[in-house]
Amino acid sequence: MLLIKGAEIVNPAGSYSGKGDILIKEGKIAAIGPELHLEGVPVLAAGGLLAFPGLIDVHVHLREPGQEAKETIASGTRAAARGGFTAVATMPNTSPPVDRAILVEGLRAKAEREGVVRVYPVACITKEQAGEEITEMADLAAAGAVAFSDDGRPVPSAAVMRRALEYAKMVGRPVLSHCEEPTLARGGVMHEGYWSTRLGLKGIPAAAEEIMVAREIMLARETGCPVHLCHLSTAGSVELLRWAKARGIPVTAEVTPHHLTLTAAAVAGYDTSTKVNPPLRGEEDLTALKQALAEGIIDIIATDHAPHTREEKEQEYDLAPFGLVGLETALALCWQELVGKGILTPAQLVEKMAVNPARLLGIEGGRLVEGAAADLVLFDPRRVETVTAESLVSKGKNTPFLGWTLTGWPVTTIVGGKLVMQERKLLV
Ligand SMILES: NC(=O)N[C@@H](CC(=O)O)C(=O)O
Ligand SMILES: [Zn+2]
Ligand SMILES: [Zn+2]
Repeated sequence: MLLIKGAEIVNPAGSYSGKGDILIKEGKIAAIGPELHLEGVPVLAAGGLLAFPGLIDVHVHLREPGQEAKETIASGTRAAARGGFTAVATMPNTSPPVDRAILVEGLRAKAEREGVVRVYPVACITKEQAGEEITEMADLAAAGAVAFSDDGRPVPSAAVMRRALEYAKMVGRPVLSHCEEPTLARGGVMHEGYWSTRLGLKGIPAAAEEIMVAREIMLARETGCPVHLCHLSTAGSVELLRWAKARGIPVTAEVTPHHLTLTAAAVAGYDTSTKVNPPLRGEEDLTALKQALAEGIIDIIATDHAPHTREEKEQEYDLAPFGLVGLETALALCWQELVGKGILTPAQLVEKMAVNPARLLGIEGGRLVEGAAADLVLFDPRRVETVTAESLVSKGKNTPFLGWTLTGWPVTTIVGGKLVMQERKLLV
């Protein structure tokens, strides 16, 4: 038993919000309300802290199986816990890719043993992510896949994607689409625009994303299958999404903290941790993405946590792999840059990072209510910390936010009633 006392509870989809207490018993929330009086129960004093339902990241690369030098279930879920996440969905672009039921089962078993937070596997849309043959979606869903994605690459053929959506709809799982038109993106390493010209790097135009966003919207409309658009990065994508939602087409979308806070100008020092897919875009894109979040056109903030080894990232900009780590900085960044700047309210931030993610994946969580699993995070809005490579527990140190001093950090993470992080320190 544990009684969390005096927190400001931010719980837009739950039963109680406001200053109050939360009683945890046998891994579940036993009571939540303005003031709970109990004798002999250990108390966690949370005055001055905010309590959120545990954050859920719908887009994480844990790199197992096969790429354990980049990250493991153990290291990646520890990073998640330290970032205030109590659940993550893990992408299937591993080696081998998660395209068979046995691999989903293996992942779940390993996560059960070694994971610090809940792990929900996403399985491939196509076998070996080759874009040709659709996976055995019914078997994968039965084994526990919560969604399908070929993330890391697009599904180039519209005909294959259309059939995939028909099957996914039958098995009742969403498809998470990495929107990238391959012939336009080929060879590009950053956003196509002023900075790519100035730095002499090959660009990836905004249209590479937008063409595929438009395609997925049309296919969602035709098949009725829910399509979720990963890591949106351009103002044009936002316009298309706005158009689709106005028509009731079943599409949702996510944006990453880095696409909300950095532009292509960050590439100027050739720091390869700024090399990410989709690339960091322009100022107008950031403005449109933030506006869309505030309006509810973009539903979710997801990290796209993509760890790589130091050796892989310490190459010429052209050769380094795409991706950056985000689990440990996402909440602090979003708090400072979105809530702190009046773009989102704390309740809206919780919607984007917990409520809507649970809804998308059809999983428990995202709300603090009696009887629900006790997955929650305590957040200190006044805590100031500087991001350093040494402070990160992820194996990946590839983040462009090294050296940033941020205000507002998660201080305690509880998964199923168990304290996994306290005072910024992992307990497991
Ligand atoms: N985002 C990235 O730049 N990289 C991701 C793949 C992806 O999310 O498309 C990775 O797996 O490294
Ligand atoms: Zn992707
Ligand atoms: Zn990804």
